Amino acid sequence: MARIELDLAHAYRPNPQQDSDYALLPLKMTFEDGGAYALLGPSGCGKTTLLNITSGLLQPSHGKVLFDGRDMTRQSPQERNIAQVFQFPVIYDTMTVAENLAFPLRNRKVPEAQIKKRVGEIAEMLDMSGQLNQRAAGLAADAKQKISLGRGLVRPDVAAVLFDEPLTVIDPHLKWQLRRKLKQIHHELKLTLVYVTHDQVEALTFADQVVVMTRGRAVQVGPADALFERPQHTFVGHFIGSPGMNFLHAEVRGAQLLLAGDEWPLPAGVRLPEGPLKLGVRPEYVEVTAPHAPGAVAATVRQVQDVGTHLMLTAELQGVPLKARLGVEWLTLKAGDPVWLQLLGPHSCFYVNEELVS
Ligand SMILES: Nc1ncnc2c1ncn2[C@@H]1O[C@H](COP(=O)(O)OP(=O)(O)OP(=O)(O)O)[C@@H](O)[C@H]1O
Repeated sequence: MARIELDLAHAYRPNPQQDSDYALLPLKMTFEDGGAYALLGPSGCGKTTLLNITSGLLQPSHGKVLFDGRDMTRQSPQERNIAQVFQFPVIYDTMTVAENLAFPLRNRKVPEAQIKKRVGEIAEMLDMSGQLNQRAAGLAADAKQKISLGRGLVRPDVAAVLFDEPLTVIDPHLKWQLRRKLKQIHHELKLTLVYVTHDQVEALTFADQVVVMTRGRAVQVGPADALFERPQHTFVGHFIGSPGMNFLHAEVRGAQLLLAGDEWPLPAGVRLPEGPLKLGVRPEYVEVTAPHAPGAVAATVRQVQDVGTHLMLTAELQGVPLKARLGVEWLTLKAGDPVWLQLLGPHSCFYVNEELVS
């Protein structure tokens, strides 16, 4: 296992001049030894570029990659001792499941008794013990991908295992099981794992630390609760959550907050710079209150969706749509009704230039 430090930027084109010339803007990041990380973000944000730089498939145009303090920037994946799992199965069809799983160990001349033991453990973790002697050729796509996962995890001495959207070919039901399984395997094997995905549920279930990326920038690295409670950037608020955070324009004047045509004293303990900013509030923390309650704003109901366990209210406040997750007792609300919403509270987040300031 290794502690991997990245201090780099990457442009695919020569002589980058402006931010948009970079696939990765300057970033400093550490994958701690034994940690489980997810690189999460929309298509084109730089996840695969970052993963390939970590593995050694790609060399950064600027900066360094250190493994346990040693400069590995110019080393290949083999020299870095990295295992990789890709989107599609990389296995030998003519071999059995056991032979496929054993392959990375045989390559490294691990003694047969140890190989047998490790292959048995990995097969058990992946629920493949009953298929060990079957030929890979006859297996379904998701079973083949499980073998690929197993081959990635089988060597205990790798610096890290890197996954690039490994559950793409897996059917949705099994996907859920495999995500939990990978998390469990991580706890048992304590390998350093880095996992690329554009699916927030996948990232949040699998990883201890999620790196949220947009347009070549890593805008926040943190555990699921921090990404939910204190998004450091409006992109994180918007991207994490279903639906994402609500944002409203507001302004600070002295100790007052101007919001939706009203003025409120700033919440206790909150210090904000004078001038325009954005208030961020999760739908989970918006409450319906009595008319004219302190801090409440008047909005109009646009839609109430019954989603079984709760209601999803879409309201409109001065032309801006607002989402609120409400209890089923609010099913009486109808499109066009006036509604008073409490937006300010301990969960309020404030943003200047898209960055969290309080
Ligand atoms: N070999 C390449 N040459 C030039 N530009 C590239 C190359 N590979 C990626 N890019 C560009 O770099 C940016 C980041 O791409 P990257 O593949 O790292 O993003 P991603 O987040 O992994 O996206 P996806 O989820 O679609 O794979 C994109 O603008 C992409 O077009």
